[in-house]
Amino acid sequence: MKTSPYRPDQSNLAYSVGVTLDRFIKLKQSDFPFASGELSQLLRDIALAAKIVNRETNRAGLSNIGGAFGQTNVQGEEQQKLDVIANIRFMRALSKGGEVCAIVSEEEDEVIDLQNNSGKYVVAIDPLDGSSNIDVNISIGTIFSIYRRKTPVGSPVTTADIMQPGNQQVAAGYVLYGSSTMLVYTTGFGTNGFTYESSLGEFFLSHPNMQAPENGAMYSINEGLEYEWPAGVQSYVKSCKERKFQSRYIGSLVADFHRNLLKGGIYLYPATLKNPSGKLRLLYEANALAFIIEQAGGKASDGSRRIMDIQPESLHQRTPLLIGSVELVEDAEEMIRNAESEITGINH
Ligand SMILES: O=P(O)(O)OC[C@H]1O[C@](O)(COP(=O)(O)O)[C@@H](O)[C@@H]1O
Ligand SMILES: [Mg+2]
Ligand SMILES: [Mg+2]
Repeated sequence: MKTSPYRPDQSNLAYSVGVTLDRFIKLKQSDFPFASGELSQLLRDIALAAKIVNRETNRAGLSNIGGAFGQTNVQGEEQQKLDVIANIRFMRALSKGGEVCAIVSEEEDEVIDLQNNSGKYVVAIDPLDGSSNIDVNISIGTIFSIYRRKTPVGSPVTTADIMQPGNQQVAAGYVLYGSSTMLVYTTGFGTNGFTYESSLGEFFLSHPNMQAPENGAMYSINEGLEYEWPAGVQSYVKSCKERKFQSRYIGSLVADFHRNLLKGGIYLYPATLKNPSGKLRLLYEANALAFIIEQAGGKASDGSRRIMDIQPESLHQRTPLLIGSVELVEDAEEMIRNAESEITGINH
């Protein structure tokens, strides 16, 4: 019996391009034998909030959306109006859904305890990534990490629920608000990308089972801080130039990460004099992207340690970040190690 060209291969239906996010989430639920649908619903809630924030970012040029909000956040950074709008939108979606018991947000000083003891999940979120690019119409994003709480459902939320290392994530993702809007996420069974079709209000699978090229010839780093970098990073970037690598830096972590995920490359934000522990935040920037890149065959470290094995100690703690193609990250780690042993005279 001839199979109809219109009936995609049932065994791999989830991965056929054009599947909606909703359908993909449903089909992939079978990856979790004891799934009860709460994580699926949480992913849908995040996708809904992303659609609303997407609409707001498209209007960022209009006066009432663009520009500074006139307050600073706990990191001492001036908040942009869109930082605050995105934070409110995601907070609402996460608290309304009912699956979440606590939220950690870049824009909130403390943990938001939703007093929802039936909530199984903890979410750490960077509602708007790349804030310095909002008003100049360059790609920006949202980054999120999802953990299952450690304490029993029904009991009050504790530090143990919040301060979990990245290797405890059950899901992580980002939204890229760029020339097209994409949602890329993992639940530990590979990394998949969905493109938003705004006229239909749907995310469609466009990048099934994403694989980061093992190698590449592209590096992303803020060269303006060159004189503040550790010696190992200076020698690594010098070697990239000697090997005629392309330098690409957008200044929005999500956008730089996404390009390197697709094309092969490495993004580095090392320790600097201004930020001796690096600039990027472990809980709601580095951990999520580390989970995604590892599920796509890439690597993420702080120069020596696997990002996802770092035990968090504070909510907004920062970390140096090297992330991207596995061979490039290992290359950089080796040069950093060698430079350090030259300085200390101790061989690692
Ligand atoms: O301007 P710099 O020092 O290069 O830093 C740029 C980095 O800072 C960030 O903007 C920090 O993220 P937020 O915009 O969410 O605060 C990253 O997106 C970006 O990669
Ligand atoms: Mg950010
Ligand atoms: Mg941000």
